[in-house]
Amino acid sequence: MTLVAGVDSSTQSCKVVVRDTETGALVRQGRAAHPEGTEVDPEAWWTALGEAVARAGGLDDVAAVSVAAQQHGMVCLDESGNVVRKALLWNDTRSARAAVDLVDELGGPAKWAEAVGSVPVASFTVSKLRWLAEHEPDNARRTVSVCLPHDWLTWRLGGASGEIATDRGDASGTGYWSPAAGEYRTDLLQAALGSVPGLPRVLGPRESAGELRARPGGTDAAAPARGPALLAPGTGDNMAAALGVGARPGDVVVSIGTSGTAFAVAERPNADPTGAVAGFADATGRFLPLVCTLNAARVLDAAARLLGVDLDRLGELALSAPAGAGGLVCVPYLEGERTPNLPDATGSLHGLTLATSTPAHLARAAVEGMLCHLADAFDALGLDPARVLLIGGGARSEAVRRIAPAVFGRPVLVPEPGEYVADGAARQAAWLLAGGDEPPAWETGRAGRYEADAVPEIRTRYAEARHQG
Ligand SMILES: Nc1ncnc2c1ncn2[C@@H]1O[C@H](COP(=O)(O)OP(=O)(O)O)[C@@H](O)[C@H]1O
Ligand SMILES: O=C(CO)[C@@H](O)[C@H](O)COP(=O)(O)O
Repeated sequence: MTLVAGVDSSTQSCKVVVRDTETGALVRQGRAAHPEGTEVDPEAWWTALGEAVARAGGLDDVAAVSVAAQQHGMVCLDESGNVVRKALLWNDTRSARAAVDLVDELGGPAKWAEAVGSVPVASFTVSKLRWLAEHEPDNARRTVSVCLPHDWLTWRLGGASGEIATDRGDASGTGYWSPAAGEYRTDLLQAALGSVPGLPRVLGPRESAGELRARPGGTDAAAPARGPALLAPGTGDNMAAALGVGARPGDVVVSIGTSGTAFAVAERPNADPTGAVAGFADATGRFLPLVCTLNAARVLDAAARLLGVDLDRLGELALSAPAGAGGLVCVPYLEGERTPNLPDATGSLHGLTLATSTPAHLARAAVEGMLCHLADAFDALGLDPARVLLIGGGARSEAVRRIAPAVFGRPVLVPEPGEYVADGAARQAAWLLAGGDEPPAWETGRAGRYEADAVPEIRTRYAEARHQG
């Protein structure tokens, strides 16, 4: 049996799956937590990867490894290859002003959409680099190369020597690589940072990033008898999720992780001048229009904490309250927001009365508010998909699964709980070994279908509350 490993180095944790190349069957897996916060020393990702790999039984018997990771994070390296400062993550909003300035300087959002398929907000790497130039000029001067979390981890796995590589999917989240042209826009990088540092080479969907030379968190890998494992190009976590869940044109995937995302596989690049839809590339040579929110599964974590219950109990409470929570509405902008672009927003509760001041109503309002927010993201894509697939940690909640179709006004499919980002990375690694025009056809497991009568008042009341601020 030939094995491959897929990694998901996401915001809250690192997950590793080891799968059989032929069938895709799960052989073993492991995970480890990441530190809290919106700026993180990349070394912490390396340590967590080491722990997750150890829990997944190591990498000595795998033939290829692929790393998928949270998108956009700014990793700046000095001339010795050391990180210049902690990485600023996708959900760090300090670069919001820098994004506004960049948009103005180029002549407005439509110019950015035309140039790179997306309009920068605080999340994009290009905005973070402008922030760095303005607020930490010494660090900006010491920066000789810039890369993303998955690029950096793959480079470390390759022994931290030689060139850094990325892929189309992750490059498309920088704000200085054009998915339509397949080229860096170094003019935009120059305008943001005041210089053009070294950039990762952009690999094709099944082009190798080198060989596994280092064991994360520990000593150099002992070369197995048959030679070192290959490193796949890796990609951003949403692109890997699309691969892992087997998304095809005609599907919309809604992911409820730290971020909320709604995305679709497309044959052509897109350029939304409103900035709501980011025009990303995917991991197969296609495109991945995507809407991202800053607030998703952690809205449930926050509600559970407020109520002093665990997530299972939160779900039970939510299901025990009436649809619409008796008029109690939660607008869940707990970390500011990205779509809509309100980086300084805070969350709010509307419609509190004596009758709605119960744990059940509050739990229901949190679930419904999070789902309304995701339904707005789904609508922004402007698609009428044949299938809506719900994935991510939040989709493990029975309450979320059962309330989602009432809010979305259509049935949703929930694939078996799993690590779809890490699975997608593993599938990319298997593709690297197998060759061919398309990734290997792995069974993706059965999906549960959830249906409910639409309750349009939930979204009507949410829209009213959202506009009240
Ligand atoms: N049974 C559950 N019910 C509700 N939420 C859950 C459950 N299990 C996990 N989660 C949520 O999943 C989130 C993590 O999702 P995940 O997709 O792993 O995030 P990320 O990949 O961004 O790190 C946590 O914030 C947690 O609230
Ligand atoms: O910024 C985006 C997409 O543009 C986020 O989706 C990040 O890629 C983080 O993902 P998770 O850790 O929530 O999976």
